[in-house]
Amino acid sequence: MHLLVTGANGQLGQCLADRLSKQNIPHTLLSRQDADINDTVVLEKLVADKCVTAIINAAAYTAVDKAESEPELAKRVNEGGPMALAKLCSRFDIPLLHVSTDYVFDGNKQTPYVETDQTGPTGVYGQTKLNGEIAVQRHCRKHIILRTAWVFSEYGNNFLKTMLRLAKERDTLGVVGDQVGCPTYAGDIAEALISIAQQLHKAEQNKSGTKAHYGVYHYAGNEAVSWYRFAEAIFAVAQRAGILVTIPVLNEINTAAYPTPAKRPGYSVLSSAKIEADYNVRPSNWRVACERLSNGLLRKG
Ligand SMILES: NC(=O)C1=CN([C@@H]2O[C@H](COP(=O)(O)OP(=O)(O)OC[C@H]3O[C@@H](n4cnc5c(N)ncnc54)[C@H](OP(=O)(O)O)[C@@H]3O)[C@@H](O)[C@H]2O)C=CC1
Ligand SMILES: Cc1cn([C@H]2C[C@H](O)[C@@H](COP(=O)(O)OP(=O)(O)O[C@H]3O[C@@H](C)C(=O)[C@@H](O)[C@H]3O)O2)c(=O)[nH]c1=O
Repeated sequence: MHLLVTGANGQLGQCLADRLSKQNIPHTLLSRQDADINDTVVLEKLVADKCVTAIINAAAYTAVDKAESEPELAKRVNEGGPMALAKLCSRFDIPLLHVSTDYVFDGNKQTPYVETDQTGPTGVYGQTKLNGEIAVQRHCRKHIILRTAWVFSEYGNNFLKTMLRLAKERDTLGVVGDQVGCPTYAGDIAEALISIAQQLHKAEQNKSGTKAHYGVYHYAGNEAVSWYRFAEAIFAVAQRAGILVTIPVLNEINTAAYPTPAKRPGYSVLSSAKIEADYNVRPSNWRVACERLSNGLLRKG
């Protein structure tokens, strides 16, 4: 097995890199500086030279609000990139594990979204991610599209790190309470992807008892909360761990009181039941991950 990971400098990419190294799984990491995911010549040579057995695409344009004013760039990365990778994987007959988002949904449901639910993005980011999914489905039969949500980690930019930074700068914070979703630790997503890649590899080699299931999967946190409740949990854990001495007064506000260029879904809770059934992968326990980060990796930062 040899995995090619794109988006290696992103938060998911770095969590993948940590775990692949730790588990001694042969892999090649590709950051934007190494190659653009649209650069098929470079990618094709790499896949051939390294005998890559699957690609994990963790590269994306993830600036939700900025995407509203940069739709062409978002489209190039989130649609063009996955399409190029899907065609490449198809040519080499290897699986593509592509990561997508809860923002492909409109948020009008009131029970957890399953994989067959109607999509309906509310902004440019979600629309380009949905178009990326469609391109992957169209051009590569051996695909896993893993939709995840509200990703946080010790790396990069994410809501947890924003809250910890703002807590040091402000006495009062307003956070929206009418958008509900499932926080997901990037390290858990990385482990889920690696496990799926391993199971697919075994199935490809016809090892008994392992079946290759391709298609769309949801993978997210085990407990749904609003951003407000997520912030509350982050502050509580950070204070217990001694990262924050004082915490700001946290006010629950509604979406109208926090205007943003992109409209976000009001409810984007994902059901992780299908991935658990097909791949025996448990949803992310985000509270435990917050605790571990606060007591370990975030102390360094
Ligand atoms: N963050 C979140 O809350 C969520 C993320 N997701 C999805 O999870 C996946 C991983 O997200 P996350 O790790 O948070 O994202 P990040 O923004 O942290 O990382 C994305 C990486 O992609 C790289 N990249 C951007 N454009 C290109 C390009 N044209 N060619 C090659 N690399 C490129 C970026 O490079 P550079 O570092 O140089 O900018 C960056 O390192 C994405 O598919 C995202 O849509 C889904 C749900 C929630
Ligand atoms: C910083 C801040 C944000 N908010 C709100 C704005 C928004 O509605 C919500 C989340 O804000 P952020 O901009 O950090 O998160 P956002 O960029 O919307 O996060 C999304 O990223 C993409 C990549 C995804 O795929 C999604 O799953 C999701 O994780 O919190 C407040 O209410 N108060 C604040 O002080």
